[in-house]
Parts: sequence; C-alpha cells; structure tokens
Amino acid sequence: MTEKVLILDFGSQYTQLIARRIRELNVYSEIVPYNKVPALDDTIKAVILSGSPFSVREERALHPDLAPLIGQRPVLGICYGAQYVAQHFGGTVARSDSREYGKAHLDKIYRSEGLLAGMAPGSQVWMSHGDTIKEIPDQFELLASTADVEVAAYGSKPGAFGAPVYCIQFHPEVYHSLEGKQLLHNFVIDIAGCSGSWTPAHFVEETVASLREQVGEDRVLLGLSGGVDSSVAAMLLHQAIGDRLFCFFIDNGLLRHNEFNEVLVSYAGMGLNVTGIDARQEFYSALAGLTDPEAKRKAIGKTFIDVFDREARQLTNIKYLAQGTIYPDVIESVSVHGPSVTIKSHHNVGGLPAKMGLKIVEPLRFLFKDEVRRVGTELGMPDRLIKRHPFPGPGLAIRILGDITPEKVALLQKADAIYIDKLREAGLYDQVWQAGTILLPVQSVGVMGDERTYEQAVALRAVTSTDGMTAEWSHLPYDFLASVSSSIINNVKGINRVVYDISTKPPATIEWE
Ligand SMILES: Nc1ncnc2c1ncn2[C@@H]1O[C@H](COP(=O)(O)OP(=O)(O)OP(=O)(O)O)[C@@H](O)[C@H]1O
Ligand SMILES: O=c1[nH]c(=O)c2[nH+]cn([C@@H]3O[C@H](COP(=O)(O)O)[C@@H](O)[C@H]3O)c2[nH]1
Ligand SMILES: NC(=O)CC[C@H](N)C(=O)O
Ligand SMILES: [Mg+2]
Repeated sequence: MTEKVLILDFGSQYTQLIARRIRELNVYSEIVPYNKVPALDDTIKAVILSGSPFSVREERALHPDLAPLIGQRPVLGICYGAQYVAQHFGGTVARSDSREYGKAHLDKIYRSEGLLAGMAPGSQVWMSHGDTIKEIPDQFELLASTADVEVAAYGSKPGAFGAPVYCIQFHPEVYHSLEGKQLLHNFVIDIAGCSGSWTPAHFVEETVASLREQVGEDRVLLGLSGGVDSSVAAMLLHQAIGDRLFCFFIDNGLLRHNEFNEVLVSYAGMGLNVTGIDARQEFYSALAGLTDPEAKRKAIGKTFIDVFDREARQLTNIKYLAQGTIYPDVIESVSVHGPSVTIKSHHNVGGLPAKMGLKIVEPLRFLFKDEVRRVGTELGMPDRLIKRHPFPGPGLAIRILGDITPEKVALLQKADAIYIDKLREAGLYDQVWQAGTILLPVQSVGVMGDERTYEQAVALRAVTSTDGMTAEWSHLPYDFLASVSSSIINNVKGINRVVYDISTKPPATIEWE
C-alpha cells in the first residue's frame, strides 16, 4: 500500500495547494475534513493541520480532538493549525494588532535542524493571518521569528511526545515562501521518513492492480468524451481488464470541426474498444427552440443519459460504469464548506448508475488534472490528446448563444477551427489553458467588396488558469489576433465581425453560458 501524508482540512483556501506541493515530492497526500480523521494505519506517515478562515478564539471554531494524533505521527500545524496546537496545549493566541498579509522574513532561526534544516536566517516566507501566538505551551520551544511575529515557528522539545510536533505561522505551500518546498521536504522525507516513490509509473502499476481486484471478471462501460480525464481512465482500465472494457463516444452534433473522426482514429490507435455513436439528430431535436442556458444543459444531460442507456442495453453483463472523476470534484463534494452553489449545472452521465443498476469505478478520483496528464504520458498516450484544452460536455451548445440549429453549429465550427489551427501554428496553443469561439446572437453591418453585409459576430476567448476556478484572459499578440480575425471574416461566409473577450473569471466565467 502507498505511504501517505494526511492533511486535515480546516477550510483554508490553500489546503489543495499543500496536497499538491507534497505530491511534487513524490509522496501521496490525501485531504480529509478536520472532523473525519480515519484511524491511523501503517500507510499514514505524517499529519498536517491546514489553515482556516476561522479564528481559534471564536466559539464556532473547529476544535477536533488531537489526542489520537499527537505523538503517534509527526504533526505539522500550518497557520490555524499552529494556533490550534498552541491553544490545545495551554498556550495563548490573541488578535494581533495589525493583520499580517504577504511577505516576511525569518530573521531569526534558533534551530537550523529538523524542520528548518538547510534554511538560512532571512528566508522569505508568506503570511496570511489576523491572530498571533503570544505564548507557546510548556512542552514546546521557539524555532524562528520574523520582525513582526515572534512565534513564526515552534516545535515540541526533544522527547516531549513520541513523534515531533512542528508548528508554523507562515504558509510553506505558496510559492512566495521561497524555501517552502525545502521545509516540506524536511518534514515529509527526513522527519516522517517517506520514501518519495509515488511516481506516475508507480501510480499506474498500483491502480491497474487495484482495478483488477475491484472489477474481477466483470465488464465495464465507459463514456469517452475525447477529453483527458475519460481517456486516461480508459487507458488504465484497458491495461487492467483489456477487452472487457467497452467504450462509447457519442457524436452529439456539438463537437468541434472533425473532432468525432479524429478522436475515434486516435482511440483506435491506442487499442481501445470504442463504439462511435451518431446521435446528432437526437440532440438537435432535444435542443430545438431552447434558448435558456440551463434548459439547454439539462436537455443535453438528459439526452446523453437516454442515448447511453439505449446503447448500453445492447451489451450484456455490464456491471460497472467507469467515470473520469478527478480529485477537485471529490474535494468539492466533501469540503468543510459543503458543496458550493451551482453557477452552472455541469453535465455528466452520473444519472446512469441508478437507472441501470451499475456500480461506479473511478480510477482518477485522487488525482489533480496535471497529474492525470503525467499519467497519460506514462501510458504512452499521444501529446495531442493529453494536452488538449478542456472542452465542456455540452460542447458548442453553450458557445452558441440562443437556440441551436445545425446551421449555426456548422458556422461556429468553421470559425473555431481557424482560430485553433492558428493557435497551434503560432505555437500559442500550449501556452493557453483553454480557447474557443463563441457565436453571438448579434448581426452587424459591414462592407465587403463594396457591398453591404449584415452578418453575425463571433467572440474569441482564450484564458490562462490552473484549474478553471479562476482565470485571466490571455494577452495574445495583436498581430496574431489580427490574422485570426481576417482569416475568419474572409473564409467563413456569414461572419463579418470578430471581437476578443477580455474578461477575467470571476466575475465572468470561461464559457458564456
Ligand atoms: N461525447 C461523449 N460521448 C460519450 N461520453 C461522454 C461524451 N461527453 C462526455 N461524456 C462522458 O461524460 C463525462 C463528463 O464529461 P465532461 O466533458 O463534462 O467531463 P470532463 O470532466 O471534461 O472530463 P473529460 O476530460 O473526460 O472530458 C466524461 O468523463 C465522459 O465519461
Ligand atoms: O465538463 C464540463 N461540463 C459542463 O457542463 C461545463 N461547463 C463548463 N465547463 C468547463 O469548466 C471550466 C469552467 O467553466 P466556467 O468558467 O464557464 O464555469 C471550463 O473549462 C469550461 O469549459 C464544463 N465542463
Ligand atoms: N491562514 C490562516 O490559517 C488564518 C488563521 C486565522 N483565521 C487567522 O486569521 O489568524
Ligand atoms: Mg470534457
């Protein structure tokens, strides 16, 4: 079994970042809500207490019992975690005179061994707190101070508990803590004794073995979207159970230009058993006349389930439905804050298992997107597939504002293909996180060859992001935009105007619907 570091989540906006940083050290880490700590087994090598929007001084603050953890495994408290440990053992935490947010330096380091090994005085760290630790408990000693915060780091005195407890006021997980990675390495590798052997190859080996065990001799069905997640999930299952994996790729008539054929060919090249299903008319009928974004999404979700269900009934003995669920989806649904409000209802084929009595298998449920991509590379999948921009399940339907017709889809496909091809040619495709073209329900006047035109407008969108939760518009070169614009207007009859979307998320979203 894989060794791991457990992260108790107290609701910090950085909790996921802690997990990612530790995984960068090739050590698997898992986030659990602060009040759902599993019993410690041999795989758990260390425990981290995250930061929190709460103050330990509030009555409604989160106060789990630390007794089962302290001394049993090395513990690292970060910010709220550090304040909570101080309070728990009888130290004092008070409101600080000024909220401290941003850069600071560890001017004094009292022990350059253990947690702070290899870090010289002056090391830049990043702070984000309103409370401060005034007195540390008796069993502990001071490890480092900044100009403003005396207790920047403290730890248990040697031998005070079985395993050591370290606490830091700053955030080692953010990039602005320049030696944060060194500190986490000290904690996870040197202090907790993790081996750092969790690599993509290791993940593949372990996951394939556990899929074999989970699925046994049964058959599995999987919906392929052409996206990274479902494709990597398919490859893992294929390695595990070979021909007992059955894949569907549905042409919903809302894919990009030529996408259905291109993707089918690349799947065949990877040895997958894929059935392509032409359901274009069914989707167009379901969408006919609908203009409301949520109504369109619901109609698409329902049609997906209907098509999937009907096709699946042609197969016998299917026991499992595989899904490309990834870690952020899982964290969201178990988070301390509870599921967040629905801005847009993301579709998936999740309604199926109940309808068909299928069990779920989710080989990627503990990976972040970039980790999924690395696993894909490890599996030998083509770069073109792995580096594809995310593309929403409802496809072009949410990039055509207003009602959907096959003619509008064809128009948008042409403009979009020009944009994406040009991004690739210019070497910009991989620098952008996601790009796409939006067909606007707007007609405007133009002049072409001395003739008046009255045609549609498209918007180009390109964003940089790490997870799609927040995004900035990409600063694509003007010359590049100019060439895309003239190419679209000259080559796509029906479009006489191109605009560029310069909105960030929030307050805008990446898609327009
Ligand atoms: N055209 C399609 N044909 C068959 N299944 C699909 C199709 N589109 C989506 N699905 C299924 O629905 C799931 C959700 O699709 P969606 O595109 O919303 O997911 P995603 O999180 O972007 O993942 P991916 O990287 O696989 O696209 C996919 O993982 C896939 O199993
Ligand atoms: O699988 C999906 N099903 C959906 O219904 C859906 N809606 C938006 N997206 C994608 O999610 C990311 C964030 O998009 P928004 O900023 O528009 O919410 C972007 O990457 C969007 O493309 C979807 N993906
Ligand atoms: N980032 C944090 O964990 C902050 C902890 C606590 N809410 C404070 O303001 O001090
Ligand atoms: Mg997708």
